Amino acid sequence: MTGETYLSANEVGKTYGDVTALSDVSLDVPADAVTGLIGPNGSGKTTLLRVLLGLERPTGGTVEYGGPDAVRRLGYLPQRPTFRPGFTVRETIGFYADLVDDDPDRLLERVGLGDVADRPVDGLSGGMTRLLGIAQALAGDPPVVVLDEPASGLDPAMSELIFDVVASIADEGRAVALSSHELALVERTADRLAVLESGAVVTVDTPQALRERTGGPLHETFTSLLERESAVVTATEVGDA
Ligand SMILES: Nc1ncnc2c1ncn2[C@@H]1O[C@H](COP(=O)(O)OP(=O)(O)OP(=O)(O)O)[C@@H](O)[C@H]1O
Repeated sequence: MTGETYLSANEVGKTYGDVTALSDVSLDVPADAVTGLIGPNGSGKTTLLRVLLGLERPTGGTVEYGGPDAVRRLGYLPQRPTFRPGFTVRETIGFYADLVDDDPDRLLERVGLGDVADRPVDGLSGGMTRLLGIAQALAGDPPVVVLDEPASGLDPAMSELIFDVVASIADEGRAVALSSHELALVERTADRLAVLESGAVVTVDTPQALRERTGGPLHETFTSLLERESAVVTATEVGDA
């Protein structure tokens, strides 16, 4: 980690009508590191990532880019990447590569999809679609890459592969921010973890420091957070019935 901050949220708030999605959130996203956002469903992870990307305007506070000049500053893998059917993998990535004068084959090789370049995108597995989404996020070599739940819905081996690719993206010097419920993989991959609850950042620290503070594997601590959240949902559903 070089410690240089490429992107920062400063006292950011975001409301949707009377729903407070984010409240007074400050977070740095440093270069050469993976910053992981974890927290229960609805705690504000996606909203924070979208505010950091400039896709959502915060209702308070600011977001600052402090990275190097680049054709494309920010790359983004959305939670459910979708590609227009009827095109091959190479044609699809070619579309995005052309926008920023990049080489489609370099992008496909980077994520290990070189061998399926001629397949139709609608025939890809969920994991391959995610890898294609990462290739798209890397087009133009952005200094910051943001990934929203990059491994959700994937089998354990594919999840591990995706997280290995994510780690290698940061090792190339980029600032990477991601959200995930794959706690064991996040714990292994992230250099820093921000824990969100009810739209606020509860704590930011290295996985090791959090482990020392909580006295056990992170996933046990955070699973109890997640379990509490699903208990609330279940109680609401029962109450509504
Ligand atoms: N466009 C929107 N309109 C209204 N409320 C929204 C909108 N987007 C998000 N919210 C609300 O903001 C809160 C935070 O949502 P967000 O999707 O950021 O959480 P999350 O931590 O990413 O959840 P998950 O883990 O389920 O993906 C939730 O209460 C959600 O219902």
